[in-house]
Amino acid sequence: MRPIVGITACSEIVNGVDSQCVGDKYIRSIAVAADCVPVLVPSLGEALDIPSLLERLDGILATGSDSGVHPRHYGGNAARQTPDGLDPARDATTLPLLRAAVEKGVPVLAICRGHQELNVALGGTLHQFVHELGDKRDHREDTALPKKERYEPVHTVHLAPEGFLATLLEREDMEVNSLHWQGIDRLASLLVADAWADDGLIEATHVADAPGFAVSVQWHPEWRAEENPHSVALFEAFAKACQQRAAERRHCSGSE
Ligand SMILES: N[C@@H](CCC(=O)NCCCC(=O)O)C(=O)O
Repeated sequence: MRPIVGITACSEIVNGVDSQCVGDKYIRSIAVAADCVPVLVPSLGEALDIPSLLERLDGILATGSDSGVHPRHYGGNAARQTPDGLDPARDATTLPLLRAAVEKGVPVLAICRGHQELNVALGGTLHQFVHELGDKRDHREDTALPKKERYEPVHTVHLAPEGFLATLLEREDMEVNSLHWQGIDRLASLLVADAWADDGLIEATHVADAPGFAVSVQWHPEWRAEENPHSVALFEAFAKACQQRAAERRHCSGSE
């Protein structure tokens, strides 16, 4: 029995209709690279029964998005964030969802916006416009390139020696893609940094002493995941944690 993984959706208007949207690459990374069953977690905010949902899921994938976490969740400047760059319904869903998943030991893999959400959900803050800081590189996608070329690697990240990623990947650094305006400023106290860009921006974290797998990356391992050995290793580690939870759930329910 394959584990069931919830994938966070964005609330968007599609052809004039309120919709829940998930990028295909996230869905396929769970179905193919992780060999799990993907299901959508809608951005319903308080209308979503998170405890009931987590009882039935073996993992959570917190996806990237063109929208950003609303600055009010981390003391940022709400006046500067354009409304089309926000998704309050997603914030109202993923922030409590990630807190509950970490607390219950439900495996979490958080990507890009998800990386930022995990930090904010656990009490950290974000830089809203990393490229304006002066001491950081521009981490935004190159809009002069065709969309598919924007997911190619563009900079190096250095892995924390003997950290989760360095141990998993058996290397000290790696090349990653970069498609983000925001970035981690103050790291949540429960998180440990696992990777940094050359400019010092935190590019990966994990929850220290978490009861389960709880990992975030600022880059996009879901992009053509099965073609990248680092991405395969990350999704396989996530899948192993989901398989363990699935076995525990079956045992607790008496179905094995
Ligand atoms: N909007 C935030 C998060 C960036 C992000 O998730 N980018 C990926 C969007 C498209 C995709 O899902 O591949 C920021 O700009 O920091």
